[in-house]
Amino acid sequence: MTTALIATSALARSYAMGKTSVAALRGVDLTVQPGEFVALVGPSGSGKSTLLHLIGGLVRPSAGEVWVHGLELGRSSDAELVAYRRDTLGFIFQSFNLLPIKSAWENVAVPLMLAGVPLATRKARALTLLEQLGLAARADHRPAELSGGEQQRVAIARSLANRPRLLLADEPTGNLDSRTGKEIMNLLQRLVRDEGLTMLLVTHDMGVASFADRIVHLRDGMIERIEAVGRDGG
Ligand SMILES: Nc1ncnc2c1ncn2[C@@H]1O[C@H](COP(=O)(O)OP(=O)(O)OP(=O)(O)O)[C@@H](O)[C@H]1O
Repeated sequence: MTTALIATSALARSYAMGKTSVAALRGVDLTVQPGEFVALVGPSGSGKSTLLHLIGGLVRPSAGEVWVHGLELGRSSDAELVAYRRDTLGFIFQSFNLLPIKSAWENVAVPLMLAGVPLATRKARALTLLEQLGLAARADHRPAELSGGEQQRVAIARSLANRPRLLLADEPTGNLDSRTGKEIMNLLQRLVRDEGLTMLLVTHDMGVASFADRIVHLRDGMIERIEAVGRDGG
């Protein structure tokens, strides 16, 4: 048996709302193996983003445990969580979140800058990643000079800069037309397969979810069912 990369146990999270509290997640047991591509789907408010944020070390559990890469995030210090996010994770967002005044390669190099990598090394790594994603000719362009699909590819290159084990994606195709969204999903699927990455992706779109190996259906803060898609799916 391989060691799971992610293992949650009775994982719960509530939010205080005045005098009451909202249970966003109500006891989730989920295991993800290295190299898996897992999609989280479910109705609005079912807890998808909360689960992604718990696994991303951005939100702390109210109860239960969340283990990623040997670290129990609920018991980790703030400094350990900062190091965990920097060294283990890559984040991809719906709105790309690129810095508008920086060029494509500078955006890709941001995580390396935060990790203290020298300029020449981070520029070389950024250019290699942009080339892998078919954007070599766009390295000096600013985000506003790029199409939506190109901007998301720059954001994907940025998410890969620190050689993460786990990619966390929140509606990565939500701002793209369906054809460009499909191209981005093909790219992410290829990255997981070829680079041995693990990916957890939140979406409300079953077409997007079908690129995953497994689809976790959430409802009312709990797992309703888990669907195996298989490697030929999508
Ligand atoms: N910071 C917060 N403060 C208060 N309530 C919150 C907070 N974040 C989430 N919630 C509540 O927790 C529940 C789950 O929210 P979550 O964002 O995880 O759902 P989701 O499935 O990602 O929804 P969507 O598809 O609409 O993004 C919802 O009822 C939401 O209103």
